[in-house]
Amino acid sequence: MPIPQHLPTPRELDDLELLLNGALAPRTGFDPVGPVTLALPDGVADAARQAGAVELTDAEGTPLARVAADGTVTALAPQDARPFRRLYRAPTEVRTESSGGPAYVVRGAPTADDLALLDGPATLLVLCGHGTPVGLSPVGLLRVCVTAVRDRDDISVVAVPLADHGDAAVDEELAVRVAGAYADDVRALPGTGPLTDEVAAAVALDRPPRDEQGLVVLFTGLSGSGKSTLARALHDLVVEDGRRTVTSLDGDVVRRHLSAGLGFSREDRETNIRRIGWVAAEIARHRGLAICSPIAPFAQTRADVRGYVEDAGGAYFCVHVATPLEECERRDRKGLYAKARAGEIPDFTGISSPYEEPVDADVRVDTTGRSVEDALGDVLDGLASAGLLDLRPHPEES
Ligand SMILES: Nc1ncnc2c1ncn2[C@@H]1O[C@H](COP(=O)(O)OS(=O)(=O)O)[C@@H](OP(=O)(O)O)[C@H]1O
Ligand SMILES: Nc1ncnc2c1ncn2[C@@H]1O[C@H](COP(=O)(O)OP(=O)(O)O)[C@@H](O)[C@H]1O
Repeated sequence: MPIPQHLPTPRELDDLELLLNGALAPRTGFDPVGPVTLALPDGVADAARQAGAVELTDAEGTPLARVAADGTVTALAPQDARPFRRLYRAPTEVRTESSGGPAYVVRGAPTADDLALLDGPATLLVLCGHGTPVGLSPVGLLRVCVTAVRDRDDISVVAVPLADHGDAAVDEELAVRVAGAYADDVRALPGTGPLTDEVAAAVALDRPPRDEQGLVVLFTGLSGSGKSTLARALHDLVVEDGRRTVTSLDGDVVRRHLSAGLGFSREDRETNIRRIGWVAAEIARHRGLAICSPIAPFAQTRADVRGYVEDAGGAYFCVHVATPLEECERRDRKGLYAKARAGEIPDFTGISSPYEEPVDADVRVDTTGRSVEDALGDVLDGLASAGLLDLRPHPEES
């Protein structure tokens, strides 16, 4: 029975690294119940039970570790391709090489007061796991810390990939345990006062102003609700405005190219939306603007898209085009509802396949009885008040 392979989540990959480098000692493996857990999809879990182990890989498929049935991990290869790799050192290494002095736990940009406190040899234990840094990306926090102590030979920066496990108390307890593996004298920085100019510039590099951030606008709603019409109108306004580049990822169009061959089963729809989300997130990474207009009927898949975009440093803006089914069916532009009612199209959203209404939409717009300009106005107002994009007409133009 071959050992199955699995790509863990970013949080699990961070936990794996800490398990392997000894920072979570005496833990040597994943726990069956929180916080350091490993969730395997059903198929992989079955195969792992039969084979007695599972191999965890990185995104490129390189096996990183083998996990035995009891959760114990054995290293196969280091996670070595990443920015600031040199800063990711094991606790034993840090203890051996330490030039003395306390270790300070860092979760956010060090202030001028923090830096003034470092008056002798010291180590910055930078908690840069997935979701942990405050107001910065993991790599952004490392860049900020390296910048902050650039002229200080007596300060060493250590990257500690402790991820956010979604419970502040649990994460605090883990942070204490993990920091204690690296040093005996662990302290907190006060975090008070302003940033130095140099640190502020490094923060700005990682966190551009909202209106310069990458942006993904996702229009979601039933077929015929008005997603494509509104998305197209928004697209055209962005092009007319000229300040930003824009890519349109329309549901029908994506299905002819990126998702050609996929159907409308739950699984295929999830694949379709994740592909759209992945491409949109890459666009956002480069501070571009992506306008997506698939039905995107499932809450979890939309949440995944939000995650991809935010991990790429972009802003996610969800527009629920909440035109009721009756109105969509009355419009029936493509004659699909009639066919779905006649049983000629299976799994049709709203008829024979579910649509999970978003509870996290930034704008909800029912287009019934409204002009496109009017409905689009709601979207423009929402984008502008979120500070993301102001395309509202100037008073003299309206
Ligand atoms: N079974 C079924 N259910 C829903 N829609 C169907 C189906 N079969 C074909 N179509 C046409 O495909 C368009 C929806 O594709 P999407 O990629 O947006 O759907 S999904 O997000 O993957 O659920 C949708 O386009 P829009 O009307 O623009 O939404 C339909 O024209
Ligand atoms: N206020 C409105 N906003 C968007 N579409 C509208 C509006 N009023 C009427 N419509 C019509 O509804 C239909 C929506 O179709 P479409 O944009 O292709 O929807 P979807 O992409 O959600 O399937 C179009 O024929 C459009 O002209």
